[in-house]
Amino acid sequence: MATPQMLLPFIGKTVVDMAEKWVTMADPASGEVEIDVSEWFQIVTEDAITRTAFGRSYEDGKAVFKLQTQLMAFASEAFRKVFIPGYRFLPTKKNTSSWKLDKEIRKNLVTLIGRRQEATDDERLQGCAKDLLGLMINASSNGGRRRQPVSPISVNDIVEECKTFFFAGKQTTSNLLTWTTVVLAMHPEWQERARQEVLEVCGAHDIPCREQLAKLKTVSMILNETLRLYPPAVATVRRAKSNVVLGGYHIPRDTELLIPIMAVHHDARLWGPDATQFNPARFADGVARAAKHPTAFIPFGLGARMCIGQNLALLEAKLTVAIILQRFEFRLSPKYVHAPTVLMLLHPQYGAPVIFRSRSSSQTPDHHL
Ligand code: HEM
Repeated sequence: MATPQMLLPFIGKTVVDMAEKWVTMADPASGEVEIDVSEWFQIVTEDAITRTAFGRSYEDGKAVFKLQTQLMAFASEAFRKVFIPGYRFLPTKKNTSSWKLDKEIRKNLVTLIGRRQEATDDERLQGCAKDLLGLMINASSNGGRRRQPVSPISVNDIVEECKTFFFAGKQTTSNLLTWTTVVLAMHPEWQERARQEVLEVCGAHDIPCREQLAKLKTVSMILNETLRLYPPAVATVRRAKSNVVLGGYHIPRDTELLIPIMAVHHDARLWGPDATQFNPARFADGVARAAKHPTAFIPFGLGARMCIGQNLALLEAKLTVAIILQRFEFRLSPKYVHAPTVLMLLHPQYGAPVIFRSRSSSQTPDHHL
């Protein structure tokens, strides 16, 4: 399968292309450009998740995910409105458009799956499928051949999994990147510390490789502290499988429990009196020692249903942050208003305008010699 490491050069290229576009957009007099990073980072994360899910059918996958972006826009609009039971079944203009989009996504995916199913035997001869879609198609036809029969995945399941991956993988990671850029713009001392680390380990120009990314300890600490203060998923849910006593409370079987990730991350009893402050140094001795309880840090959930995209998300975020630090110095735009708000995920309510200055434009020619 295409592992996160294998995707690195592709993701790196997408980030470098984005950075180069920012440079061309800069004001020639000041050398600066204002970018709403919350919009731009979605290009990077959409590309990464499309490659993971569709790999060799990248172009077809891109078309499907474009439709899904439109569908998500409808969903987040509905999320902002007052919930009226049954409203989603009414044939309003927006609902009708959503249903149409959903149908089109399904149709495109079913066609793509059909085409890939025909090619699956060749793929098996060459090794195994190189992307998530290939793995699912294999699982849908391999089930009966195993000694322990498992129920094969249906085409419908594959369609739903593709949709889940897109939602779970795109916005979450772009939110992490957005908040990381915002906090680094707010804390120039940490921005500079991280940049020095990146320049020392990866140099000033090349796309960092996996081994180099593994050495970026300060960048990891910053990403963790950002995930602590601004966890993209503010909560997760569990259903009690049996009657249980939790923290002195009797929880009857089948009760749904909300795990308030954000509240746990901001709890001064766990994190100390500076719980609401940005202090990446608390992660200097690793995640398990950052708080008074080893599992107080849960941006990706915990247990059997923990996020399966954690490694991909962190690698993608590290790579993107490293490439940006190599190329730019940045600060918050005066237009930025700090207003984290929950719209399914934790967003900056008024966007995240950040002013970037290319480092090569601020260096004297001597630096290049
Ligand atoms: C910074 C980025 C991300 C964050 C903060 C995040 C967070 C989470 C959280 C909190 C959960 C629920 C875990 C639980 O209830 O214990 C989850 C589940 C999940 N995530 Fe992520 N995620 C991120 C990126 C990704 C990516 C890149 C992918 C896809 C490659 C992905 C795919 C999934 C899937 C499929 C699940 C459901 C797992 C299951 O139910 O077994 N996530 N994620």
